[in-house]
Amino acid sequence: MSASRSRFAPYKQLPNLGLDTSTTQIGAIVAQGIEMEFKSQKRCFQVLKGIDLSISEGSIELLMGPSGSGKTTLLSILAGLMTPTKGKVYLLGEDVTAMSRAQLAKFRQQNIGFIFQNFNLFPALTAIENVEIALNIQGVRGKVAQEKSRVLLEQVGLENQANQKPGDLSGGQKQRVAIARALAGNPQLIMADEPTAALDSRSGHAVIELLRSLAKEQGCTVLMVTHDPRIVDAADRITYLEDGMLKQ
Ligand SMILES: Nc1ncnc2c1ncn2[C@@H]1O[C@H](COP(=O)(O)OP(=O)(O)OP(=O)(O)O)[C@@H](O)[C@H]1O
Repeated sequence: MSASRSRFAPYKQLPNLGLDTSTTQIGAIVAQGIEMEFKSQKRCFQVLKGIDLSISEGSIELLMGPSGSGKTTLLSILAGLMTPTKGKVYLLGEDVTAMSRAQLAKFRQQNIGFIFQNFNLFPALTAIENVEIALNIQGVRGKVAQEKSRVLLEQVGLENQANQKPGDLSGGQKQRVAIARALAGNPQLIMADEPTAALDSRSGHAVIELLRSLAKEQGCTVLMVTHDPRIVDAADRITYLEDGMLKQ
């Protein structure tokens, strides 16, 4: 873990975790008693059935399990994109389940980088413009945004592809642009949903190595939903979800 990036909020906001804060590293991502129900007209479907989880700062954690076990739902809750029916989520020491929508949006923007299976790039924009737009949303504009985008593309090994559009890039390169964009806000947390699913073995490994170096060199905490057995070795820990519960 890189000490330089650590800027956890004071732990005073974590009153009931039952952990000894003097001796225990409290996670960058902590879930307490998470339950999630989806209601339709006729029935109520409980997708998550009491999840307790703590993920250490600077670690790379995989969330695996059968299709329909609730992985994406849990990731969405841990990323503050969805409110659980019950339970608490603490990110970087802050109770995000107690935040208003506006506070949550600001927190996500300042602290979380998202990466998706299908890259979610703007096809009409070049690689560098795709990164710049994320900086613009952060309030960084003009030459400063351009220069920062260039540095971010360099960081993911795409300095020579800056002016190419997504249609001219390979799957692995597109995912690297998406990672550069996710890094635009200098996030401490990276949440990824199946980031290697659309990639061949070589590109998949390269993307995972990149995420691993971000975790190890910059102290980012990376949480990744995946079915991909090829990336298991890169993880610090694998959490298995089955039928809405963690499998020990
Ligand atoms: N908004 C929703 N409304 C109703 N049911 C939902 C909703 N979102 C997810 N579900 C249901 O919750 C269950 C878990 O879905 P989820 O996408 O979290 O599983 P998953 O483990 O990520 O699956 P996969 O590996 O196939 O992506 C599924 O049965 C799904 O149909």
